[in-house]
Amino acid sequence: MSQFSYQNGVLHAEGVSLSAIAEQYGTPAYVYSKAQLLDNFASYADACQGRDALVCYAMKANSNLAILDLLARQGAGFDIVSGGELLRVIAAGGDPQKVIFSGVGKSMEEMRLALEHDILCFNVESIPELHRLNDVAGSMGKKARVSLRVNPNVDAKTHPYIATGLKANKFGVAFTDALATYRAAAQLPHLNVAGIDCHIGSQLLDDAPLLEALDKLIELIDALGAEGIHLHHLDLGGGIGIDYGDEEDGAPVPVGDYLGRVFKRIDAWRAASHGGKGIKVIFEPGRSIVGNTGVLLTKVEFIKHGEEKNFCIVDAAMNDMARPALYQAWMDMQPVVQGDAPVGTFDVVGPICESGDWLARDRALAIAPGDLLVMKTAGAYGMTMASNYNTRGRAAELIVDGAQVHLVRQRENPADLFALESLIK
Ligand SMILES: Cc1ncc(COP(=O)(O)O)c(C=O)c1O
Ligand SMILES: N[C@@H](CCCC[NH3+])C(=O)O
Repeated sequence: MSQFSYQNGVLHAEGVSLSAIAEQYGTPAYVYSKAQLLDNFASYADACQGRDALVCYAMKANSNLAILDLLARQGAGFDIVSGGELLRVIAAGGDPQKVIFSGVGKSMEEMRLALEHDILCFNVESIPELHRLNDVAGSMGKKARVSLRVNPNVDAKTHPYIATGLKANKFGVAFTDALATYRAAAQLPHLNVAGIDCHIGSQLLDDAPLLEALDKLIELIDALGAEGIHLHHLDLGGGIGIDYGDEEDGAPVPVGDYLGRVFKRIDAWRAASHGGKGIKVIFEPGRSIVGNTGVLLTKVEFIKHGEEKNFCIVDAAMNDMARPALYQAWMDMQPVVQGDAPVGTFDVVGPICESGDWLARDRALAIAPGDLLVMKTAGAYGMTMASNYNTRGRAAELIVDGAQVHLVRQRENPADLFALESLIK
């Protein structure tokens, strides 16, 4: 059940009306529901009950410290992609020993930082990266735990910009090179070969490609075992999609069903061949943990009737939410106060000087200047991809918990945006 619902005609986050939030904190603002976040995490945690499994939340989806803290308290680990994200985990009280480090371009400084904090594992994506990590670990007198991100060449059937498991993508080690790369890694003195991972793409509605990737990883784990290379974990990445309300997309697979099928396959593998004995299973979900946890609250500034189109100009823009501009993503827009019949069909656009600055197109809406709108299902890849384009301060972030509202990130002030700049003397 969604924690965002109309009560007496006004959209609420849990027990608080979004009109009241806009009045007190202004717009644009990201508003998250704590109960929704905990529910989403529980759907993973419950399916992992009694299993040797770890859910490493992919914090690139939403890295607000308060969100990380809430998840850490539920036992989450974290999938990070930069040294900055590791510092966020630490600042939020997360456990670095439950952190896995993904990404194709880790710097030496980032490797050092992660080794100092003794993270669980580096998801290595290339041979040069293996050598760099071996050197850095050696210079610190340490051994780095590594997992190879294998590119299983599986079609995730998602938007080309968010598919990551095909031969043409920059990610991972080619499936056909994986064994040789493992052999090379096993020879490096400052590495400890610990796992295998893949991440084939994001916003997958069907889990069939993920299960196909799992089969390919199992095949590799068996081949490695036959050579005496035994792994500690198998990491299937993230990727489970969510319902954005776009009817053309259809419904995503429920998390519990997907995890159930993963564990069933792993059990069958163990029963048949004793393969993967004692192997831990790791997931790296991002969107499915935070996507439906948040909305972007915005105010209508003007209605403009153009020659071909009507525009609803709002105070949020592509700098606040880049998904439509970047992926032509369909995001649901709803009025905060339920109105009568729509007054027209509008493109919802922001104040930025780009034709690509749109949030929604061709929507039938009942709106007038001064009204509030929300972009629904905006909790993932919203604030984390926000920018300061046009010297716009990023939106405030709030978490609603029952009847309470917590401001978890203040609205940026324009002076903050140029505070690090200086004039030439
Ligand atoms: C390596 C890695 N793991 C996990 C994720 C999280 O993916 P999602 O938000 O689709 O669950 C991503 C982003 O797609 C990723 O690049
Ligand atoms: N940022 C993307 C997904 C990419 C995930 C990162 N690997 C989105 O908004 O859908």
